[in-house]
Amino acid sequence: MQRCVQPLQSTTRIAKRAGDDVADLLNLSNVTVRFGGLTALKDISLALPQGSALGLLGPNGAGKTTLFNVIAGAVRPTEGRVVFDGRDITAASSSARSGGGIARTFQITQPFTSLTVRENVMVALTAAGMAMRGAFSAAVEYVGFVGLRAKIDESAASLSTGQRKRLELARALATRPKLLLLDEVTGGVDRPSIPGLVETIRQLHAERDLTLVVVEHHMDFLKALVDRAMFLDRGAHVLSGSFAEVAADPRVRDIYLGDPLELEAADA
Ligand SMILES: Nc1ncnc2c1ncn2[C@@H]1O[C@H](COP(=O)(O)OP(=O)(O)OP(=O)(O)O)[C@@H](O)[C@H]1O
Repeated sequence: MQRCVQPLQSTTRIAKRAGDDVADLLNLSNVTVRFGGLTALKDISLALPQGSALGLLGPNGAGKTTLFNVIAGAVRPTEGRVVFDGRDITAASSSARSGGGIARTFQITQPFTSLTVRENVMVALTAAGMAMRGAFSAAVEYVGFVGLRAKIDESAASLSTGQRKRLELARALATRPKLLLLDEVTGGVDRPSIPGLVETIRQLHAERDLTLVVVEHHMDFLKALVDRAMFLDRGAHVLSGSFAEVAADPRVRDIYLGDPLELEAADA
């Protein structure tokens, strides 16, 4: 495990735990994304071992969502390669990646509001190949795991923002992912509900050996979820290392300044 903050342009290796020798689940090699004249990602390399948890940090426009899109298949890199679970998936579609074990949640949730909570999860289960009858009962496990058991037969339209985030998590889990990309999972969630949501994700990571990549504005919640972090700015890899090392860097502190509680938490 590399202990020091890594220099620009190196491959970021995200160790699971010190001394672990774990195969990489995801490898990005020299990924560049251009949208016309704008370079959203510049020569990003990343190696993510099975079971690790990485936080992506950076100011608005840094390229965090674009990196998620590259991993999930919504954006094709202009240059570079993406390898997942030993296979080159650079040209694979989003649905092929979903079937192969990559799931994501979105900053803005997208449930089927005309369906119930159970039916929303059933859609994900059947898309992953389960028969309708099996999906009806299997949905209970996923809905229960995210704490929505009492709402299982209610319309998704009736859910609060926090409950919708939980439903989205259940739908992502129903695809049985190896890698879960979480985009601002606490965004729009009422503050008292956040610790429970974070604890649910933490358990998933610990108990199911789920590999996580997390974009999260709140440093204290991010700290609870990830062990390593990577800081991007204007599409470039600026630094990466342990969460504590990255959070302590003045460039990161400048960006996330404004909530003293968050910085205290990062310091702790
Ligand atoms: N489809 C697109 N077409 C053109 N430009 C895009 C597209 N998607 C992203 N960009 C641009 O790429 C850059 C990186 O955007 P991205 O959304 O990845 O940043 P981000 O770090 O996720 O920002 P935020 O924290 O505001 O969500 C920005 O300048 C953005 O305007």
